[in-house]
Amino acid sequence: MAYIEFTHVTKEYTSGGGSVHALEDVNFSIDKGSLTIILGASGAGKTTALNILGGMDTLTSGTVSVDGRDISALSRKEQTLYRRTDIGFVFQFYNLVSSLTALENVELASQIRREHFDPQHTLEQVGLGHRLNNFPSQLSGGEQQRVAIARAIAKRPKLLLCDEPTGALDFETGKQILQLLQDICRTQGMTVVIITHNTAISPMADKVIHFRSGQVFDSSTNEHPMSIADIEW
Ligand SMILES: Nc1ncnc2c1ncn2[C@@H]1O[C@H](COP(=O)(O)OP(=O)(O)OP(=O)(O)O)[C@@H](O)[C@H]1O
Repeated sequence: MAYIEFTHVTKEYTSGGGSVHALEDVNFSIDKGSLTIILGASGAGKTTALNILGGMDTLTSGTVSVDGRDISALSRKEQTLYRRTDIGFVFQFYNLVSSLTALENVELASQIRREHFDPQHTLEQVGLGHRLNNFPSQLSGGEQQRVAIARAIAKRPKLLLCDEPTGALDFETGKQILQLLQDICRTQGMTVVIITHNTAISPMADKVIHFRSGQVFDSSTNEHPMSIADIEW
């Protein structure tokens, strides 16, 4: 059994008297310690799949298993615990607490788990050892995203889920963030999933899953993933 398995997953939203099939019979698997890129046009179902994987949303039918555990069958309380301990999220717009310093933002998240990484060391790892006491407003977009990544990984999650992590960044800064995510995957053996619109970065992934209209349209693996530094777009 793969580390992550989506099996016949369907998600239907009902609102305003109508219904939308955000996901329809979605099947895919992801290996432990791999980097996966999820591609697809707007509305294809990428965020819905990531939110289900992260315990932020429920599914209508099918099963989702992570590390041998059926997360689609969790109670609300178990789902909250799963989200807190097993999942690190990185969003497009960082979502840092503006009144806390970089270090305090990471400390806040790391307190969730006893077996967390040292917050200061984690910030040093993402290249921000010299900005520990700065507030988010004193940091560039790329630096804020580094804090957000440090915050997400400091609690040692099983999965690092990233929804358009470079969407608000310029080309060079975006490349540095992608390099950081690839390094985290390789050096810490963390399972990383990245949603993006940018098909050009596909060669950096171990696996590429392409969504279209709520379904997996294509799924492929790279035998030799490229370093982000060698990819041009
Ligand atoms: N809470 C909701 N209620 C109703 N419909 C929803 C809800 N969330 C998502 N949808 C619909 O489900 C479909 C898939 O949305 P989703 O956000 O997963 O797409 P996406 O591929 O992530 O798009 P984008 O790249 O624009 O973020 C869309 O048609 C969307 O309108």
